[in-house]
Amino acid sequence: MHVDVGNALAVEASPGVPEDALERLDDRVRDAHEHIVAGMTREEFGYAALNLPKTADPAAIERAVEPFADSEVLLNVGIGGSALGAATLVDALGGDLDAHFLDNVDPEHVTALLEDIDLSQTVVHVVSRSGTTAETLANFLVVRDAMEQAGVDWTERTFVTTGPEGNLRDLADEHDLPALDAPEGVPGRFSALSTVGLPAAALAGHDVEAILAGAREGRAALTGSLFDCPAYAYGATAYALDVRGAGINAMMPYAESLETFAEWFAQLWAESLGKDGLGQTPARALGATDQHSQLQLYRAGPRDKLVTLVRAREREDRGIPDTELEGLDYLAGGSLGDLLDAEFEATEASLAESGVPSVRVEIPRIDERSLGRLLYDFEAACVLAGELYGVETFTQPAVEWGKDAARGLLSGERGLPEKTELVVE
Ligand SMILES: O=P(O)(O)OC[C@H]1O[C@](O)(CO)[C@@H](O)[C@@H]1O
Repeated sequence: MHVDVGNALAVEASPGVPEDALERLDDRVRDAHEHIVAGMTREEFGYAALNLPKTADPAAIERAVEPFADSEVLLNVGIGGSALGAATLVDALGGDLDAHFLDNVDPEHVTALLEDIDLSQTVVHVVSRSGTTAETLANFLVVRDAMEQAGVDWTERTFVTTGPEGNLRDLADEHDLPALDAPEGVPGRFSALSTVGLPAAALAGHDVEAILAGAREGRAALTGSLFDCPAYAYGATAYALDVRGAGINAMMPYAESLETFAEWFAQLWAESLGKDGLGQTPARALGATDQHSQLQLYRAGPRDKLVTLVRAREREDRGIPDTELEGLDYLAGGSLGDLLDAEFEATEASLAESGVPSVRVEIPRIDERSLGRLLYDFEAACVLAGELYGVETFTQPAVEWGKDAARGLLSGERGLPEKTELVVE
């Protein structure tokens, strides 16, 4: 992927990063890179994610999905990193598979979905690294019941990806379900390029090996300097802007098929960096659509934002027909792609003209290799940013309080745990 930070420099933007500051920051990037490589070498928790291009086993994934290759529908039951990597790949790469990502417990949505799909033609992939996530297990129990009601043998149409212990592992063992192992030492939000995110892509007919080849390119590009490593350039610049006041990062891909990528980025960035009072808030946006929505705030609102503009350099195009409509001759004879590119560049210029920092990220096209590289590079950018912030990049303790309290509310046990008492109050 190509990263251009020119419009984030202090000569262009405020907040902006002075070039001499970027030079000094590169010394810290080099030290951080050494720490990252040491963590990767030791397969340390979290850093192991950056080894996935080497440790992921495409053949095992292909074998696991082969029995379900005739399925018309995929129901991926998982939440957070157990959904978003797979959804990003499938939404970006398309294909004939009717893929649904059940990653919430909205009863109306679940009921409508289960009534809409043919469960006899559906493969269910239940994904949970811990194997205990309430939303995932609740949804699985509902899906299993719906399959039984429909006279479908759920054990014939379900496979799981999970860790070594937990309810999901027990279920797989009890019913002899095909089970893939969640990658050891890899937090969910970093597991797109593994048995967590890749089965959905394989079921959709995409080339898992090509996705991993792109990720391997990203691994090879991890030099020790932000000046020749796109991932580090992005992670270091986003960090440098945050500490100078750009506390919000609007991820704005100019492709409908990358909208879910912005959602995946939001979890990766927020759950990894949001610690100890630090962290940059990801905002999900979409170009060109949000030029008619959030751009007003980005350009004329508080000077607290970085806008990350992402596009593919090549794409299929579609011509705009000639028109008799007055004043639209600037469109006639052109194409929707021309218009999208013009809007991308005009938005970038508009932000620069107003001094709002932006970073341009370009990938060659939206295919397996480019997606594998994009996901890997943003994971590496996030790991680097975590080193620069000095936070625990790979944990997410702040999400546990609410989980415990919710369980307490539901269990209704007397003498509710203190947290639940607080919720009840
Ligand atoms: O894969 P699991 O263990 O079900 O976790 C799902 C998601 O929940 C979290 O653990 C947060 O609660 C995320 O980090 C993770 O991606």
